Amino acid sequence: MPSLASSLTPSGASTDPQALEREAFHAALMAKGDYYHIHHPYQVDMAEGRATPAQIRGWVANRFYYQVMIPQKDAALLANCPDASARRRWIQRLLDHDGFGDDPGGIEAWLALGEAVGLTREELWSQEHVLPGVRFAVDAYLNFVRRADWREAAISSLTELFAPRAHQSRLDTWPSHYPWIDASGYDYFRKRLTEARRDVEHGLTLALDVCTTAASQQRALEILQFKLDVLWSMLDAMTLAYQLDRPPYHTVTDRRAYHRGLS
Ligand SMILES: O=C(O)c1cc(C(=O)O)c2c(n1)C(=O)C(=O)c1cc(C(=O)O)[nH]c1-2
Repeated sequence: MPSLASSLTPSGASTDPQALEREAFHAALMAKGDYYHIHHPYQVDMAEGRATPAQIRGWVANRFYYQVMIPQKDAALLANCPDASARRRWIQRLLDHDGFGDDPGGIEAWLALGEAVGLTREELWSQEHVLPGVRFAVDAYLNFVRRADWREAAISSLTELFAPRAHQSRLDTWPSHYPWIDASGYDYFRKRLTEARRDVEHGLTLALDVCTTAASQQRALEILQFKLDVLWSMLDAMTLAYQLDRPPYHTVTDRRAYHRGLS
């Protein structure tokens, strides 16, 4: 499969009769929502009130690894992006997560969510709960973005097309299912509702503008599937550990023997 860069026409205008029209390509991207992690049984159980406190805590602690890697991923994209106007827009994502001025940022909001579900900040920062499968999936995302053409990297963020639904569902269902969670923890999900919508507008326009050949459109759909696989695989690892009681090495030890990341 050729890379996106090699299948782009210089002007972005297509002369490829096999290419989908802009609306049809948009629809093909949206159809990938069928594979979004909101449909994973672990998320379904959380949304329908069947998750135990340990399962919620496991999810929050493991997702923290994704949260802290997102700004590094966006910094990698910026480092590979020669287009100043695109960088000006993209840099907002870093500020959203790391904070800027009076806004303490998304990582801080996720730490508050951690405390609201009964985890300590130290526990989250230590990454002691981060399962190897989650770490490998998130690292695969970061490593893809480090090496990819920046437009391909931007396309890999397009799972965010479907994220507002996930955040809204948590805001709608968690307070009644899990009254033990402190309501102050929900700010992250509220914050992302607007940020994600703004981000995907940019990412989606870019994808529709640059993918005007059949090859580049196919490549974009594969990149989006790769990212869906990242999210789904994270939940598979959590399912084994927290639902099926089979964390890594469970046959040989009760300890968390797995590595905490090699620096
Ligand atoms: O909770 C979720 O379901 C969810 C999913 C995703 C996603 O689809 O990758 C992101 C987020 N949340 C999120 O909060 C976030 O900041 C974010 C950034 C990105 C990205 O790929 O750049 N995805 C996501």
